[in-house]
Order: sequence, then C-alpha cells, then structure tokens
Amino acid sequence: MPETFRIQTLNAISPLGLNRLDRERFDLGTEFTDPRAILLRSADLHSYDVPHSLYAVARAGAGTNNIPVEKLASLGIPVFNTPGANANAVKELVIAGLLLAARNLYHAADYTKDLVAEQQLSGKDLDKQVEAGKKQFAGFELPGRTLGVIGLGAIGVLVANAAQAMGMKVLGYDPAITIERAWQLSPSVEQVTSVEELFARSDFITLHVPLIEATQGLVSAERIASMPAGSVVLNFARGGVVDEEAVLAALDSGQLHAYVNDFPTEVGAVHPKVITLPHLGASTSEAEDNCAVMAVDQLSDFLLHGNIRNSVNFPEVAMARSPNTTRLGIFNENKPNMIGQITTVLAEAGLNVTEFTNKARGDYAYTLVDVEGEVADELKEQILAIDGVIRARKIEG
Ligand SMILES: NC(=O)C1=CN([C@@H]2O[C@H](COP(=O)(O)OP(=O)(O)OC[C@H]3O[C@@H](n4cnc5c(N)ncnc54)[C@H](O)[C@@H]3O)[C@@H](O)[C@H]2O)C=CC1
Ligand SMILES: O=C(O)C(=O)COP(=O)(O)O
Repeated sequence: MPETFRIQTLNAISPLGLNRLDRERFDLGTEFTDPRAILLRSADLHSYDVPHSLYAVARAGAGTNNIPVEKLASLGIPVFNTPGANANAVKELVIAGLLLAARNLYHAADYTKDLVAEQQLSGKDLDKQVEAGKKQFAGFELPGRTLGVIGLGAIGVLVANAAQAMGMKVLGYDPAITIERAWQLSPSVEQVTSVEELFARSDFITLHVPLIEATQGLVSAERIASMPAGSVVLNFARGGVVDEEAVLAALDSGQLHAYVNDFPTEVGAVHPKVITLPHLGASTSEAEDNCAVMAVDQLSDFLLHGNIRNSVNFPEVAMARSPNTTRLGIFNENKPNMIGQITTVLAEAGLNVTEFTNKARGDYAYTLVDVEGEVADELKEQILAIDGVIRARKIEG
C-alpha cells in the first residue's frame, strides 16, 4: 500500500488548491504532530520544532522570511513558494497606494465622514462645508512624476509597467534581474545601477525585494534625505526593509509626504501621515486561488514523484516516471565524489540505472534516480550511510 501523506495546513488555503489533492494519497489536517508536509502562508515557522517526519514545506505566496529556509535545507527539506502567483494582486494595491498618497484620499474620506458622523451636518450646511474644506486635500497628478522601483521581480516588473502606462517616469533597480523579467519590462523603464541614484531621482519609491540581510533597513535616513522634498515611500515588501523610525522622522519634518505600507506597527499605524493596510497585498480571491493551486501542485509532485519545482533552497530537478522502475530521491551535501559513491552503491546492489539527475545549489544537492525493477529497503540505509548524504527516500508512484 503506498503511503498516505499527512499535510498540515497552518493557514487558510484556498479550497481550489486543496481539492486537487487525491484524498486516497493525502490526508489534510491542522493538528498533526508528525506531518509529511506543511502548507502555509504567513505563519511563523522560526520557532517550530521540525519533526523527523517532515519531507517538505510549501508557502502559498512569495515571501519565505517566515520560514527557516537554510535550516530546512540542511535537513534535506525543500521549501517551495509560488513565484508570480500573487503579483497582480500586489501590483493593483501599489497602484491604489500611489493614488491614496497623491490625492490624500484617506484623510479626505475621513474628513467627509466626520462632517456627517461627528458634526452632524446635512443638506446645504454639509454642501457648504464640503466645498470649504476640500482645498486642504488638494493633491497632485502622477504623469511626469518619477517612480523608483526597487526589485524588478514578478511584482516589481508589473508595477513598473503599470506606472509607466499611467504616464509616470519609471526608474528600476535590481542588480540580479533575470532575463525573463528583463524581457517583460517596458523598454521605457530606465534601469539605474545604484540605489542611491534611484532615491535621489524619485518622487515615489516602491519596494519589491525579499526581506534578507542585504535588504534590511534599505530605506534609511540618509537615502530618504536624498529624495526630493515631499516624496512618498510605498512598502508592500516587508516591514524590515524600511527603517521606520527614519521614515516617521522624515514625515514629521515634511521631507516625506506619505508612507503607504502593508505592515502595521504600534507607532507607525497611528501616525497621521502613514497609511497602513493589514498585510492585504495578496488577499484577493484570484491570488489566493493561484497561490494555493501552484503550492499544492508543486508539493504533491514532490511527495508523489520526488520532483522539485520552485524551491527556494534546492535546485529544479524533475524527471518523467517510467514503468517498471523504482525512484530514489537523495539529498546530499554539495561536495566531491557524492555521485560516485551513490552510483557505486547502486551498482554493487546489481541495479540498472535508467535515469539519473543530480543538481547542486549552494551547499546542497539533490539526486533523482530511477532504477529497473524493485529496490530492497536496505539499499536506502546503505545510501544514508554515505558520508554527506542527508536524506534518502524510496518514492512510490
Ligand atoms: N504585501 C504582500 O502581501 C506581499 C508581499 N510580497 C513581498 O514582495 C517580495 C517580492 O515578491 P516577488 O516580486 O514576487 O519576488 P521575486 O523573487 O519575483 O522578486 C524579487 C526581486 O528582488 C530582487 N532583489 C533582491 N535583492 C535585491 C536588492 N538588494 N536590491 C534590488 N533588488 C533586489 C531580486 O533580484 C528579484 O528580482 C516578496 O519577497 C515578499 O516579501 C510578495 C507578495 C505579497
Ligand atoms: O506572498 C507573500 O509574500 C505575502 O506577503 C502574502 O502573504 P499572505 O499569503 O497574504 O499571508
């Protein structure tokens, strides 16, 4: 009997994704203590005691800063994410953020509500106060203004192209832009080669980078000071990418006009020039469906076939299944003679290899191997005994 894999969900995952799982092979629950896989969105896994049973973690979304990615790599546990699946949702919220800031919409709507709810105005009195008060919310238009986009990945490219189509001058900065994203980027977007230049030339800055050591505090006091007075910072990446204290000081001094962000803090959320949303970037039904479908498909492909697609800590490795073969998935340290030792064990067991792929990424590597016929259980133990092999699995189809 092939195994039924226990998948523990730590956040609400769209049923459109979950319903793709064959219930004969997958058992879904929120309370397992020995899951084979974890499926989550933003739940924090950093203090999670990783059980020996765990084979994989799938993040229905983009950011993986809530997951101990390196630690899991060292245990031979791939972490998957869903690149691009929620990018349009974030792009639309960023465009809304540009307009919220440029037209002072948040305060303007509050003002109107206050006239009726608090001041109890109506009829001609209300009309009069509306016309008298509106000038304090007069804004500015986007065409001709410059938007600096930091990070030209799935989201950054969509934001850059949309802002450009709205008549903005768009600058982009991403020293590691992929060829795929460069092809998608509007040719009118100007690439700048230093983040300092981007700040100095931008009326709006929008952030679309992961939260990693290199991006922590990327928006600093010094960089904000180099922006034109009255600029706007939009942060739909992660709170830690911005030095919030510096932003609040710049809002107080008038150097910044507004800070629109998706990551509430006790101090920031109540500042009058800050517009904070409750981490809403990916919260559309479309994005939730897209992320769930992609995460579930990648996870089930790994559990059933050992294939790795869109992992953030292991390389892309996928092979079609062939009849009358047994598949092994092996995680090992990326060091010399691993392939030699693995194939020697297979040869000594008299096994004929029909397909073999080994790819490395950073300190670790992954091997998928198909051999003719059945494989004895002891073979897995022999492979695990090789110095540098972290984990080995006989994958039943
Ligand atoms: N507010 C929300 O609900 C959401 C937030 N996010 C955040 O947005 C981030 C980006 O998402 P995607 O665009 O889908 O990821 P992505 O991986 O497609 O793009 C990230 C880009 O940032 C670039 N980058 C990395 N370090 C950089 C640096 N120091 N300077 C400039 N560029 C740098 C990379 O080269 C890559 O092109 C996620 O990691 C996540 O933190 C993503 C989705 C929803
Ligand atoms: O995909 C991301 O990085 C996000 O921030 C979305 O988070 P969520 O899935 O809405 O908890």
